[in-house]
Amino acid sequence: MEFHVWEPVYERILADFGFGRAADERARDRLAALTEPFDLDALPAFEGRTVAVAGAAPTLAGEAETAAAADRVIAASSAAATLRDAGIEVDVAVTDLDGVPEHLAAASREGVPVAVHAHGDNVDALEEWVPAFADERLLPTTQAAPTAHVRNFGGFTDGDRAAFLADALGAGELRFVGWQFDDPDVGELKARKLHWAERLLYWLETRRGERFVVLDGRREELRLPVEGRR
Ligand SMILES: Nc1ncnc2c1ncn2[C@@H]1O[C@H](COP(=O)(O)OP(=O)(O)OP(=O)(O)O)[C@@H](O)[C@H]1O
Ligand SMILES: Nc1nc2c(c(=O)[nH]1)N=C(CO)CN2
Ligand SMILES: [Mg+2]
Repeated sequence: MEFHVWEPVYERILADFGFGRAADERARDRLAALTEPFDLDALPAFEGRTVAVAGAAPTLAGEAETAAAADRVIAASSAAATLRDAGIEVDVAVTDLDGVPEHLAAASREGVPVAVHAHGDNVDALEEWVPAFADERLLPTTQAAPTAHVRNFGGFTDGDRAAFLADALGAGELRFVGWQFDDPDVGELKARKLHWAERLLYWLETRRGERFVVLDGRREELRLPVEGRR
């Protein structure tokens, strides 16, 4: 996604959480310094493929079969471990390194490409964990303006960023597994992040002209300033 399209939404997110843009930019620049350019052609082909986008909700283990039936699987953070435990191969993982970084670092060394995201609150995790990943399988991302080899495909939480990445790679149908927007067991901050994930998926389905089943019954409440509209 071009940054000028993402930027108004990004500004809304920053304002909602009180996050600073300069801190995101510093994190992005640190990630650039810690990593090598990633060749997108090294990813498995997503063009036209049915892609399972796996979130880390507790419901994921029960939906693993749906993921297995997709052509490609893209997993948010700990969803990668859950799927691997269920015997399902993950094609790409997406993380901000807060959940199970050791698992994802090991997965990258074993061949799984991992999109590692820099933001103002994970610089320590970047410093600690980036060196444990295989250089050639680490795809660096930012939510701020892309610079150097750090990319911005759009999206905020690990799960919706996974969906935006699949979209950028030309995915056909997206199928969501392991998503539970009304999870009663998440804390207040996480619930607010999940609400943004939901709004961002609504925006993505609108842009794609697709209906995500996971949003059925929820669209009425989802409003987002899209491309400059408020
Ligand atoms: N009920 C749920 N609980 C947790 N994650 C969910 C749920 N439903 C969907 N998801 C998606 O799965 C992803 C799981 O990743 P993770 O738990 O690391 O969250 P995150 O986005 O990194 O947020 P944070 O790290 O701040 O908690 C979330 O980003 C979210 O997009
Ligand atoms: N600055 C900042 N950015 C984020 C954060 C966060 O906690 N702080 N959490 C995210 C979802 O994991 C994504 N982006
Ligand atoms: Mg995370």
